[in-house]
Amino acid sequence: MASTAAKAQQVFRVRLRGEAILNNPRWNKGTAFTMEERKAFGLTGRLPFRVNTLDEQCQRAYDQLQMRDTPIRKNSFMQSMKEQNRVLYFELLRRHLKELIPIIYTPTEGDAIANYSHLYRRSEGLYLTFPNQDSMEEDFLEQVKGRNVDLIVCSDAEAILGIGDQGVGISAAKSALYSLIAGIDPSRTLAVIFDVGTDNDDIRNDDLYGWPEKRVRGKEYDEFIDKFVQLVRKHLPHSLLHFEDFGTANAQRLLDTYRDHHAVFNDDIQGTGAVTLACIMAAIGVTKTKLSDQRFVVYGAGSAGHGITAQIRDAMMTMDNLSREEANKRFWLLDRFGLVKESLGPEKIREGIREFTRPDSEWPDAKGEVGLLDVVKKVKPTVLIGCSTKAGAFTEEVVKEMAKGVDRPIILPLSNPSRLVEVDPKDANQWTGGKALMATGSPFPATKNPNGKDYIIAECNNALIYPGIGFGAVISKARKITDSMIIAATRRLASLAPALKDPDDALLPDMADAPKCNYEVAVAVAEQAIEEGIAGVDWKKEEAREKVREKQWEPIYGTYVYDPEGDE
Ligand SMILES: NC(=O)C1=CN([C@@H]2O[C@H](COP(=O)(O)OP(=O)(O)OC[C@H]3O[C@@H](n4cnc5c(N)ncnc54)[C@H](O)[C@@H]3O)[C@@H](O)[C@H]2O)C=CC1
Ligand SMILES: CC(=O)C(=O)O
Ligand SMILES: [Mg+2]
Repeated sequence: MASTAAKAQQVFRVRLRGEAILNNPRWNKGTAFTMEERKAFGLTGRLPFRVNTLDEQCQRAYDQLQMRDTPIRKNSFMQSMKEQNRVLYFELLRRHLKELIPIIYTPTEGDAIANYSHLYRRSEGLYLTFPNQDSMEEDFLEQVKGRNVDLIVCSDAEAILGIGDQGVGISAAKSALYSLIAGIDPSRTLAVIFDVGTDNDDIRNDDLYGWPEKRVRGKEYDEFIDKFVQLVRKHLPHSLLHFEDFGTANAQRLLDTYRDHHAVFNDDIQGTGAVTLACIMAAIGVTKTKLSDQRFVVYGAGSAGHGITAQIRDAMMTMDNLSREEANKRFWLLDRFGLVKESLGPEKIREGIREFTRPDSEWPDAKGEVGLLDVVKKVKPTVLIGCSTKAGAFTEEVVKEMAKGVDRPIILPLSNPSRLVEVDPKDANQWTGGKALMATGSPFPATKNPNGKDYIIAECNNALIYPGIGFGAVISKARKITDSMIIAATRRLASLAPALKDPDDALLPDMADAPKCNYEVAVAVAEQAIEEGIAGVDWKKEEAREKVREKQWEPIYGTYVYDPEGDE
């Protein structure tokens, strides 16, 4: 088994020399190149004399990071480090995980993406622009030929981290989390940016912005994406293709189109559905109720809202033996037009969520749209979930009304970034006299319960589960990602919830424990893939634990030997 110590003994044969190796983030060690390596790679005249350990480099980099006084400056600093020295970047993150995830991911990454064209320094990943599609295969092969790529993260940036259409962004950040949290080798990943225009006028009219056209839609859009997916299927048939932050109109459709033909995964739908179900399983462990006892009000019926609803509904069917129709009746979805009910008509209810439409007969007094407060009054939900990007939508009146109808209201305001949260958990805690069981999408500080104890706000973010789902699929060479693999992941994560040991504790494990949780998730997913017979490996389910550990990439330098025929 490849332990960390064994990985540190690895010898790499490298053919880059001098400036070329210093400028290559995969191979650059900076001042950590040993004297022997400096001689062999032509570096003695390029580096200060003292050879540093990775530990010393991390300390220096951390001190430099602290000189940056705002999250966005810290984000830029981290981005530069990623472009210079990959091992140092990931090791620094690993050491300060909880502090730095919000810098390289939500909420700060959202601001960085909104300023993409202004913060841009260096090429990263594969950039595919709509008008250049004739050279798509050539551009694709330029980056993947001769490489073993296990994971591709792609995005068209229409629904970025709660801040909507940003034209380009996110794939590289999501991909970095796979390496940081699950241990996918970053040199076996590819971040893909689809630049298919933007309907964000500010961005499109910015002189520094990429392809300044309105978003391509309809047949042309589908053909562009299909051209790409077919290239993946042809050249990287065993890879996992992760879709991130696509607009509501495309996300589910693309997932449905490709899920039986390749290992594809939509994080906003499936990852968010899985982590939220795990959170709810922990919460009902505290309230000692069943999933099918709950009444769910889901506010914001886009990719996340739909994914969460479908995931919980499926779980009710398998765990509590409900029929699909019976399970669907436990949900009240609200979107821009209020409650999703019959009289809204098909043009206001997207196809995917139609099966959750409430009958008008249930609302005999409603004149027009039915708002959240009215729904809460009538339905008396036990669970209220927010994925609307509507800051403050869970008002004091709504939260207090909910608390009247249930002893321990489960309130999950999941919208990112922090400023768009449907309710600040501190307020919800106060309005419910400390009774609410809560989790949010971005990190929030603990709040004080009336008994003086801290209540830790769990971070119900798909980063607690998607890296493990993806790694489990990659490690088992799964041909597709099935619903049962996602349920296996959910159950494993839920089993690790602190609230199951102490009902006053957090509903989900701390982000600092994300690597441990995702390790467990990856094992569960690989085991399930093998059990279902869709894995492409010859080892047994019982070996999954060891195999996942063995294949995990760790930020360690290893020893380099100069070889003109070597790796790079
Ligand atoms: N915690 C987590 O892991 C995740 C959180 N999210 C967050 O959830 C939010 C939604 O994300 P997606 O579903 O991907 O976006 P989306 O754009 O697909 O969905 C948003 C939905 O909210 C609806 N909406 C907008 N304003 C509304 C209002 N005033 N009242 C009711 N509904 C309204 C929209 O019509 C749309 O259907 C974002 O803030 C995102 O960052 C998304 C994925 C994961
Ligand atoms: C976390 C995430 O995937 C989102 O906010 O879109
Ligand atoms: Mg997302």
